[in-house]
Amino acid sequence: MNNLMSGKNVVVMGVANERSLAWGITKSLHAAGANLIFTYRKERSFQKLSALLFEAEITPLLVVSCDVSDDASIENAFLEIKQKVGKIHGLVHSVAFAEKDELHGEYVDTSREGYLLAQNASAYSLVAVAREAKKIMTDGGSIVTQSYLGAERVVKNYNVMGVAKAALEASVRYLAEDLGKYNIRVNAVSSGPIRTLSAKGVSGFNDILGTIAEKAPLRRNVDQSEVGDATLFLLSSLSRGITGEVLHVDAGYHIMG
Ligand SMILES: CCCCCCc1ccc(Oc2ccc(Oc3cccc(O)n3)cc2)c(O)c1
Repeated sequence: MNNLMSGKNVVVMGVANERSLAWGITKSLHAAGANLIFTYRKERSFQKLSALLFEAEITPLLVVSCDVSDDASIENAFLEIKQKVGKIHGLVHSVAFAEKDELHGEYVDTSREGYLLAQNASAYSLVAVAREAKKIMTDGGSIVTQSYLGAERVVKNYNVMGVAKAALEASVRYLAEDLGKYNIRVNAVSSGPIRTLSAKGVSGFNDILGTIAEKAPLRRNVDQSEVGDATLFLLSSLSRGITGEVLHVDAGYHIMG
């Protein structure tokens, strides 16, 4: 598998620290021989990413700033990628945001501002990024985003992010339809709960890990490496017949009532 992604340029958005899903994905892609481009929003994330890459002896093709809530920022980032790398074959969208105070209590109390912010950062961002990525995916390619079961079913406290992820998963299907004619595939990985910096923003996160370990068919939780390998699969030619799909990497938990 160490040459599955040889010669492939892949953009990874959303490495915040060593616990990030995007960092697990990075390690899987690197092991498969991919050339990596990273985007980051916060300076802190850039510092963490730089340290992680040095420690893992991964030399990136490029590291660029990109705020996925800002169209100009996305356009500038992909212009720089086009100028310095040329074409890309894969894109990992692993970014989302909602106000912490909208991630507990009752969904009925969600503010209009909080709802739009979650949609903007977590769902529309894929549409804007896919539009720019398409322009430099001239050999075709694969786009993978990250979702969670709360998009499909009510998960207490996930609230406004659940509705944003529902929009994200529907966007995966509509983007798959639009981009298929350019041989660009669009899919999502829906992972079980994993302890990341973002997970700290969702009330009740700690309680749910225990439930998964008890009830999931595999009787355990999943980790970043399993999300990394499933995302690598969806980015690689091994999934060339798959698009518009949501692949659950959750120890089977989603099949349980
Ligand atoms: C009770 C639900 C437990 C399972 C939640 C699994 C999960 C964990 C993290 C997820 O990603 C985010 C990303 C941003 C986000 O918004 C945040 C995160 C930290 C602080 C803050 O102000 N907002 C919340 C969750 C996500 O979409 C899903």
